[in-house]
Amino acid sequence: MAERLQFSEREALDFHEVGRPGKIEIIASKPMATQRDLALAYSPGVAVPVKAIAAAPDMAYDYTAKGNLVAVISNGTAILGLGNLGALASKPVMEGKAVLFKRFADIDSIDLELATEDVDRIINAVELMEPSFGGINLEDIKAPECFVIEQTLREKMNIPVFHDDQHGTAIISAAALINACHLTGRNIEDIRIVVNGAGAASISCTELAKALGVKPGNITLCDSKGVIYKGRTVGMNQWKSAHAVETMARTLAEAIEGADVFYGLSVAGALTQEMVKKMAPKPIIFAMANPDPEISPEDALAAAPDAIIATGRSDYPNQVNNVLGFPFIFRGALDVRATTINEAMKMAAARALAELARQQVHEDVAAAYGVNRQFGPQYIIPAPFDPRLIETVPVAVAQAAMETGVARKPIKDFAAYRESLRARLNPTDAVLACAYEKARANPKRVVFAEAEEDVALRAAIAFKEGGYGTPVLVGVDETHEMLANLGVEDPQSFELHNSRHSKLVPQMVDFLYARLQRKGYMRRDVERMVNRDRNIFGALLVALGEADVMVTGLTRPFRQSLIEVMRAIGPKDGHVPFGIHLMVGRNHSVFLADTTVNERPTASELADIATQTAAVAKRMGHEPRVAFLSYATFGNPHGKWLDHIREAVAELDRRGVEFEYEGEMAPDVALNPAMQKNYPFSRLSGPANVLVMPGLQSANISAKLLRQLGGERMIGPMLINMEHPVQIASMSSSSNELMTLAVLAAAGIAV
Ligand SMILES: NC(=O)C1=CN([C@@H]2O[C@H](COP(=O)(O)OP(=O)(O)OC[C@H]3O[C@@H](n4cnc5c(N)ncnc54)[C@H](OP(=O)(O)O)[C@@H]3O)[C@@H](O)[C@H]2O)C=CC1
Ligand SMILES: CC(=O)C(=O)O
Ligand SMILES: [Mg+2]
Repeated sequence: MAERLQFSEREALDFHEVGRPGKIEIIASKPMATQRDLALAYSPGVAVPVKAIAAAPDMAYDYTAKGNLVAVISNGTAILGLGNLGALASKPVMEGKAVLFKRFADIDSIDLELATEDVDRIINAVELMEPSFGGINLEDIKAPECFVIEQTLREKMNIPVFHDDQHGTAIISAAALINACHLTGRNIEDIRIVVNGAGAASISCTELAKALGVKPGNITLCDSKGVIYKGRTVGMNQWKSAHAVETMARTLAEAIEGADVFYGLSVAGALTQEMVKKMAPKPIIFAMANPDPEISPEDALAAAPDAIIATGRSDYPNQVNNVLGFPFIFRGALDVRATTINEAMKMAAARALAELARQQVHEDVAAAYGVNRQFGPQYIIPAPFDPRLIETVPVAVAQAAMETGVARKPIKDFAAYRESLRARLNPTDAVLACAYEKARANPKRVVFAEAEEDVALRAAIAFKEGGYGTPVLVGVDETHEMLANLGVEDPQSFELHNSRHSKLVPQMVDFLYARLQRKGYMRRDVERMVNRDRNIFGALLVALGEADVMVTGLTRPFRQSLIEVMRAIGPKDGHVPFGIHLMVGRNHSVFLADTTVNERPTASELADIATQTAAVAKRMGHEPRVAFLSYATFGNPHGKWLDHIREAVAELDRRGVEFEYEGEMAPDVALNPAMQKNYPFSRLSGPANVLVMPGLQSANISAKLLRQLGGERMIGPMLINMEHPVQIASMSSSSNELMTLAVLAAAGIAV
């Protein structure tokens, strides 16, 4: 099991506070720059869609954001497993749900916290919002009130109303149950389940399990008062009564005896190891309480090593969490303008999820996204970052909506729909997320060469706490004290190297002298370098196998750091080192190279840069389309600077590479499909995503201009083709940027 993801409370607060407080903002999707824009967007232009919608209400889906807008609504009465902490305190969770809608399914969403526990007032408030939204996601409203609220709203409203804690959880747990039964050779009809909790999530999970085929008499529910048995009168309601069973068991400890499955939808720590030991062989344990499960996987597996265990958390295998459902279920429902999310749609989502986990992961997808887990006890359910979710679950949901007659706008061409779903997400984000997972699964030793810099120390702390690997600090005697000042409780646990005291110095000097003695350096020059230069010292740690990766760059200009590093670590055999800046846009990414190293690359170097950048793009989930950029397009205007570019294209022709490439061309031709139509002979099948620049001047200027002006996210520069992974960040990097480079190198993506 990978090391657990850890962070301090301070980090969690900083995450929410730094920059713009909170996690969401609203941005305009239309230009708002000129008087004319304003006249169209607002008065008088806005009157035109107003009248159109008044005449034909469905036009609201065409002229407003309604069709892609979901309200996340809570009153904070059951915030995760934290209980009733009120509407205001629920806002971080609801903002979180809103950003998950965006992140995973490109659905715009806004959180609305209602400060009341009065069922009728909530119903009235939500009902009145129907014009604004394409769907309503109710969240963390406690049972039994949530049942009345959701049922009434479903009857009153003509858009999908979905209580996530009920149905989202039910769908995901059903998918996981199907697969866990499959793996343990159980028939769903025969299993016995104990559900701890009898609230929103539990009742709905129980109902869906029964719909899957579990016999009603084989499911026992427990709540805070114990087993829900026929005839019980204390703490009951009609939803609990509907699932009451004939049994002599009165406590969870009694009910769990011999059970095949445990569903925990209650509170942290409710399931003990003794109880696990009493379950059937190969028990299935879904401890779904958040943020802390009913039992930790470590404890559960210690009690029953053959158990299949899932939790609601992302830092253990098998995350059974409704995040896997609500974004994709709403995506499908919105896309067919469904009036509701019905049982068939929920079942379709559950089956699609279960099936996806059983599918062989394609080699390319596995390499790009790190989803190389094979169906088995540690992988019974897809991970939320699996890029196939967006093209699988919404399709199943939309199809079910159409088959059951609740789709107001049926999909005509499912192949085109799948394609449009794929295009909603930028694969880079999924790859980045998976790079972090990969790094955690195979933790590396990473040198942070500037460990007297706050930014480097913060990056190293986050790297360690995230479980991405072991930071190896090159610093000064005060470094441990600086870590303590940054809130680290056990600074001595950080490995610190200081050349003044390091036993490795003689070995380093020998190694470096052997490299440099015929390059004009005497032994005493080398001794000085090792003793005084943290980049050389850090690079030597990697060169001598004391660490796997190095990051630096905060304190010296790129070129200087590169020269220092390259004294100890050379380029990969037969290759030139070079730099890539990655621009991550909303739905696309563009790789720019060489932005840092080679001033006037030769034709063969350009060909190499193109090939290696295409490989990085592929590792990051993109089918590379390489454009060799110039001021000219296919010989127009002609000029003497074009020859080496043309020769690079010819070189790739000779090499017979397997990616698309073309050139020379201007950036507008490379990126704009309309311009590309003027060159029907071009071998690019669409806009380029790898831009190979003709020289360092244009490359570096473009990258830095884009970084300063672009508004897009920039990653890099990434240093490629070094003998050992080294990353030289830009001097203005944040700790997060430095850590991203460390992770990309550690995960074998930026190498
Ligand atoms: N992994 C996931 O995707 C999801 C997980 N959950 C988790 O499920 C839990 C419940 O959420 P939700 O259903 O929305 O909340 P509710 O408030 O609707 O229900 C909570 C239920 O837990 C029961 N309970 C409380 N303490 C205990 C205990 N010690 N032993 C047994 N039962 C107990 C309550 O009993 P009583 O009725 O007697 O008060 C109640 O039935 C939370 O931890 C939440 O994080 C929820 C949704 C999704
Ligand atoms: C995941 C979730 O919705 C909950 O724990 O309440
Ligand atoms: Mg919830």
